[in-house]
Amino acid sequence: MKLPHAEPGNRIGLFGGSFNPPHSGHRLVAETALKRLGLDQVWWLVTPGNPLKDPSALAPLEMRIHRTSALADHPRMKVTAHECLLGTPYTARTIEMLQNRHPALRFVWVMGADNLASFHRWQDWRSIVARVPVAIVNRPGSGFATLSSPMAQAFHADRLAEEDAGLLPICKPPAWVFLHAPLDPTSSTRLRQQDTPG
Ligand SMILES: Nc1ncnc2c1ncn2[C@@H]1O[C@H](COP(=O)(O)OP(=O)(O)OP(=O)(O)O)[C@@H](O)[C@H]1O
Ligand SMILES: O=C(O)c1ccc[n+]([C@@H]2O[C@H](COP(=O)([O-])O)[C@@H](O)[C@H]2O)c1
Repeated sequence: MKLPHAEPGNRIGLFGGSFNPPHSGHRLVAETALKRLGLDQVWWLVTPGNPLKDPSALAPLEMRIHRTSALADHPRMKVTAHECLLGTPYTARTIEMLQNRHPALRFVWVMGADNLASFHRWQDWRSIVARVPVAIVNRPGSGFATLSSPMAQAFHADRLAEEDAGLLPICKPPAWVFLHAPLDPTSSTRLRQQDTPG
């Protein structure tokens, strides 16, 4: 593990999501990353549309940003429309552009464990792991199986022990960690179903 010098104040977690709608599980992931990785900030990236999801049930971006801002009301969390402004729904492109714009910042990609299972279907997924450290937070129903996923297997040697999570933001990629936090069963799908009359 190569550990370059870390500037204080420059460790940023990037937490992308549909947030359709946002819920307590999202807040738990953001708080877990903030604390356990020793981040200075978490930027929530409200996607214009997950490229792998059916867009028909997606609420307008403005509404999702508004609701997410209420949930993420915290001095070290920022809710952004960066991907819409940058003109891409692809995480690899977003990270590349943010790194070009903010060369002094150290970004970490943050996601829930269900996304680890399908990560190898994302555009240029290996380049994401090559560019930024990745933190994965557990989720009910996404346990040990995700650790046999193509991403976990391909980068098996680059996984940090959970007790070293605080070092992740200053690790040279590839590097990733799997964080165990209290499990929250909430999902946007279930909340949308509860909202649907009949
Ligand atoms: N309950 C949860 N526990 C841990 N991680 C979660 C939880 N809910 C969502 N996440 C993570 O938060 C990010 C954004 O998730 P997303 O907005 O897709 O919510 P979702 O509940 O999975 O939505 P949907 O049910 O519509 O697929 C993803 O990285 C996802 O893995
Ligand atoms: O880049 C991709 O190909 C890609 C494919 C699937 C999901 N993502 C991103 O993963 C994040 C989580 O998406 P979601 O819908 O599970 O909340 C969000 O930022 C998406 O844009 C990105």
